[in-house]
Amino acid sequence: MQHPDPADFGAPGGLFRRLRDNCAAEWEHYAWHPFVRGLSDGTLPEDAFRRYLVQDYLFLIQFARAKALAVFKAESLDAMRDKTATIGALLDEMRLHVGYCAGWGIPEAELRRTPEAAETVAYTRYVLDRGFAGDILDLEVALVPCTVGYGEIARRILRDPGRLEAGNPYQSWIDAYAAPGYQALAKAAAARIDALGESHGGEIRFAALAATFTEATRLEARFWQMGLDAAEPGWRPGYRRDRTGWIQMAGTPGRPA
Ligand SMILES: Cc1ncc(C[n+]2csc(CCO)c2C)c(N)n1
Repeated sequence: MQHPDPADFGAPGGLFRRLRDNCAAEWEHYAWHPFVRGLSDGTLPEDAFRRYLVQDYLFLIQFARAKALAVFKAESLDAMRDKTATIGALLDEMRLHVGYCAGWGIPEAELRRTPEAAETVAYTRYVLDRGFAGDILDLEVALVPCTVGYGEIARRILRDPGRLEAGNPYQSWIDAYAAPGYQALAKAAAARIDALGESHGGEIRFAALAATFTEATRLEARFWQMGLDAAEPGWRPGYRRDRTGWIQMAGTPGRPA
């Protein structure tokens, strides 16, 4: 268990923190999943990361559709403008994602021809369904574990005593979400949930919103697990394979096996 983060997301008593605290066990499983710990200590099997990267590209396409739905559902012209700007940024980011995948030896043609995994379909269509059926708050609550979760995950990695700093193959991934620009975006997303909670009846709708938030959080953890399922069975954070089997790496102090 880590110490509280002084730069935590959302206001104390605000809707975002209430939703997160309401599913503390599910949130912990998502935000400190073995996949995340493997990114942090650098031992995540490459096959797991590659599976994740390809599916994440397909995920982002659906995420852009959900943001487009948020423009349609937006509560004000200002919100429509903000959302529209984030769609443009996301579509630009997807070009970076293609370049990043190429760096891992995954060509764009492979991204395009790979079918969506069941976990990708389940998560993205769940979010879209909450948006179709509900209002802007239902949709944003379904989206927020994704945006804020990655911000929190990057911060947890930076504070992890078992983190591999020099020569971590996943450092560029960590840097992307630890960057001030992304941290500000995640912070704004949590603040927006707090504000929509005030303006759109967060209190009286809490049970339904909490069900949506918890389900989206579970589906995020399933997304990590889908990546791990592509790796050779038996891996745990802190372990690498050699000819004789799984061996524990030195330099992961304070981490239970
Ligand atoms: C499964 C999955 N969950 C969350 C994110 C994070 N994320 C989703 S969209 C986006 C751009 C900003 O809105 C970011 C950072 C991801 N990439 N993949």
